Amino acid sequence: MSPNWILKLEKIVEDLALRRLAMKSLQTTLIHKVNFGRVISITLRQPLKNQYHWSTTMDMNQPTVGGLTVDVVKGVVSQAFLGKFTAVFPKLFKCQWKTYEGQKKFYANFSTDCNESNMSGRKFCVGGNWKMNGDQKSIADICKTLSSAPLDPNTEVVIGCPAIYLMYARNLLPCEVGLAGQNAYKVEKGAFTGEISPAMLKDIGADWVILGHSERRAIFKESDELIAEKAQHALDQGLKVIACIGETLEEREAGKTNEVVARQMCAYAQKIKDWQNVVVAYEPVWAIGTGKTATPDQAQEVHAFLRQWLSDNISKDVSASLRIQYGGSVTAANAKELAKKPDIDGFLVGGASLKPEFVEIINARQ
Ligand SMILES: O=C[C@H](O)COP(=O)(O)O
Repeated sequence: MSPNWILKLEKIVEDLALRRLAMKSLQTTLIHKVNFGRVISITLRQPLKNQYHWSTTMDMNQPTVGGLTVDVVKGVVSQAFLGKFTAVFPKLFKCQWKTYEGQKKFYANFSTDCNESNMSGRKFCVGGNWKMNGDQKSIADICKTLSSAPLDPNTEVVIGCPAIYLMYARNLLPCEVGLAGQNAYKVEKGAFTGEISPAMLKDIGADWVILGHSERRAIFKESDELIAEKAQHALDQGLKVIACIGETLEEREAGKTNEVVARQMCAYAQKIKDWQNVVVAYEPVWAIGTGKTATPDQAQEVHAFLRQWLSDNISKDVSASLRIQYGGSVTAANAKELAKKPDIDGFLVGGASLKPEFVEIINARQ
């Protein structure tokens, strides 16, 4: 039998589900059971307007929710319906489940430090780049998986969706998951048939854009300079940028890996004035879609080089705070080992982001 307070919360969630029928702008309630506890996630969403989300892991043995009583939760939920929802529950706490052998007991430690698992202070960031894949049905399936799975609150998740499905995906993804365009041009509007602009991405609810992907460089012949111009314009327009770099197999075999990534970084650095909203994705081209992942040591070596390059050429602060993702055949099977490396701050995932295993990749630091 569930404790009384859980029943109360279930009632709130049930109410939300009922009201949702009447108030179509508010979406989504869900409850999941996880291994040893219970994650309750309540999402109140007004698509494309203000989005509010609250979720936490709850200790079955405690009458509070991460230090917040059921009444507080209730209060916030009811305020939301009055249109007075001003409090966004911050991800202030993190729950660590520990098992003590023989006692069969689990303890929840709540912390105000979101990045406890990452001594660098850089929040782990996992991007799913769907590339030119998906249709309404398969996108709905992936979004359902992401909505119903317990995602590590200490990991920032961004989905790079084909442009035509961006709005569709925005309305189906959990609102704490960011949304990225896979490309955007370097000006706001004009006679550029077939292009989309950062302003358009922002307008439909995307907050990120992936730029400089090796497929855009190789197939669409985008130069370092054009990519950097696009990056600065996207930043000027208020988007966050995943700035891709990486060497080809030929370049690696010629011992030119560092030279190539430094050249690509230099081009970005000539345009980008503020790196705060930039994540760099190091993606060795030979590892993309090939099943040949860089070993954790190979990846770490380049990430450490990039960190040093940032320190020497931008600033120590940017070097310490900028997140560098690894991309190239990341799967649930190799993500945990890669994630242990000190300069790997996340992943940019292609193929595996279309599969349920993406959840395990997101949770690789757990
Ligand atoms: O943007 C993602 C990368 O191109 C990696 O793709 P992949 O995981 O299919 O190798």
